[in-house]
Amino acid sequence: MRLILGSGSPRRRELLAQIGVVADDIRPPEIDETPAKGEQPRPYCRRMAIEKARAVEAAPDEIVLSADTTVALGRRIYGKPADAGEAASFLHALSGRRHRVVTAVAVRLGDRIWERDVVSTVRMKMLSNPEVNAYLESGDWQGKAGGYSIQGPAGAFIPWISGSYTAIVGLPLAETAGLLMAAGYPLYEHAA
Ligand SMILES: Cc1cn([C@H]2C[C@H](O)[C@@H](COP(=O)(O)OP(=O)(O)OP(=O)(O)O)O2)c(=O)[nH]c1=O
Repeated sequence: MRLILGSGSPRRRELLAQIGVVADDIRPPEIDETPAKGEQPRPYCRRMAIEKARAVEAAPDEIVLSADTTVALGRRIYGKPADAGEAASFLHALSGRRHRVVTAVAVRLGDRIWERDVVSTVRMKMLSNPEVNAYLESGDWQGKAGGYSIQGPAGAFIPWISGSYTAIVGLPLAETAGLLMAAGYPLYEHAA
């Protein structure tokens, strides 16, 4: 049984490697990530993960794994910032507050889809202008939901989380392992 990683995110590839899973192929999905009018963060994130899994071409016996990570401040959805200016405005909005990070995972085999989503809470300390500017200069914000990554230099801005660290980075490993096994992927069978 072949596994297709329907994600171009290097974080997701590394997180899978952490549980010994190496995809047979990587096929990054191309979808429109614009939220619908009035769409709430969690349903939006779920919809994105499922649309990504469906957008990836795969044979009937290939398992596709896709995911989406969305930062939510109240009802507001913060995706990947378009430029440094947008990253700066996200960071100023998140500064000194708690926000949620939603990660949804979708596993597809043919027409069948298994989905799980995980909501974590992240507290970001009050950020000074020098902190924001140094972080923007690092370039680490690029391609990251909410304009930061906990596993990068912005880890120094996060004194507290509640939830799943691996979900915040981009792929909740406990839920992902469960989904892969549900779809028939032989995750631990070699050890049986
Ligand atoms: C909040 C946060 C997000 N991120 C990253 C994970 C995701 O790669 C990215 C959110 O964008 P996504 O749209 O979820 O994923 P992607 O565009 O990187 O990859 P693909 O759609 O091909 O799977 O933000 C971190 O790496 N660390 C963090 O702390």
